[in-house]
Amino acid sequence: MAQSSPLILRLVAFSINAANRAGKIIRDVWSQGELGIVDKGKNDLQTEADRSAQRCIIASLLRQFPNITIIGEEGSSNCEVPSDWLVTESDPSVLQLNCPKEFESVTDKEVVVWVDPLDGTSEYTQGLLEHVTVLVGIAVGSQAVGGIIHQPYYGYASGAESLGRTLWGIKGIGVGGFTPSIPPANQRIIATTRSHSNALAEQAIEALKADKVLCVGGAGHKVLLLMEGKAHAYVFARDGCKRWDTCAPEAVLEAMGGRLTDMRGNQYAYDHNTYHANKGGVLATAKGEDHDWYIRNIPENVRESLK
Ligand SMILES: O=P(O)(O)O[C@H]1[C@H](O)[C@@H](O)[C@H](OP(=O)(O)O)[C@@H](O)[C@H]1O
Ligand SMILES: [Mg+2]
Ligand SMILES: [Mg+2]
Ligand SMILES: [Mg+2]
Repeated sequence: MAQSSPLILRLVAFSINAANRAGKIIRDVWSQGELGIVDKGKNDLQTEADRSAQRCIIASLLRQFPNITIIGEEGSSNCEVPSDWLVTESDPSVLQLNCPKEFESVTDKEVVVWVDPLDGTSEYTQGLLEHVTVLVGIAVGSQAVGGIIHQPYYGYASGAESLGRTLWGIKGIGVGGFTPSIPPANQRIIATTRSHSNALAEQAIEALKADKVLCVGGAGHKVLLLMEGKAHAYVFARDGCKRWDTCAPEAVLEAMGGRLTDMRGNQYAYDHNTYHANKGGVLATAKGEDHDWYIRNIPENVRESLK
């Protein structure tokens, strides 16, 4: 790895390859058919793919960056992994980028990497494979700065021979791995949960008078719909989402001009002392300038209940 590149670029470049490797593990577990499903709580599944993908990403990252803080959804994991899970190379194109001045001298101690090794676990167990993503978010201080969103099953629906793609973004630089699209003008398409709704979450969706509501799985997948111009906003007016669900999507979305906050418009903090639960819900918009409209139109009782 080019040690001369700033840390933030080295982390993103390396995490792109680590997320790709984790995606292959997710496909392998699925095709072997032994999912090893455990329910961690209520409607909160974990599979062998979640566990193995996390071990791959964390063991690989720790070999290269032993002094950073890493927080993974599946808790502390055994870092003894098969040698072919250990990623050693980085994406060379990201290492060549010009780093924004403010991130040039970021040190290990300021960095927290938030890992969601498999986002959309419930959908994975149901065979809704295109809802699955691998999320690696890189925070500096309390700010989400870099993000990697890997889709292990990109191309599955169209029968592509080779599956998967990896999107990334860095604030102040931009995005890569895909071409951003703007959602259609004069329409309001909202993405929301398909499996974790409640009365307040429904009230928020109703108040926004959408032309279309897309009920889909995965926090990463919902933000992807905004990035691809398929939805204008992602609205989830309840608790349940966690920092590892939003760190990477927030960084990529904001690097292309969108916004991700709680339902009151406050940004989540991603430093190592922060809470893990996104208790204020999730509001993400493809065009950041639309964000305030959504906040104003969310009923006050909903906003008040999500403090
Ligand atoms: O990584 P997992 O546990 O699959 O992440 C969850 C999110 O925490 C949860 O918010 C999402 O809920 P909805 O799809 O109901 O919005 C869930 O899909 C998973 O992404
Ligand atoms: Mg989970
Ligand atoms: Mg998740
Ligand atoms: Mg997960």
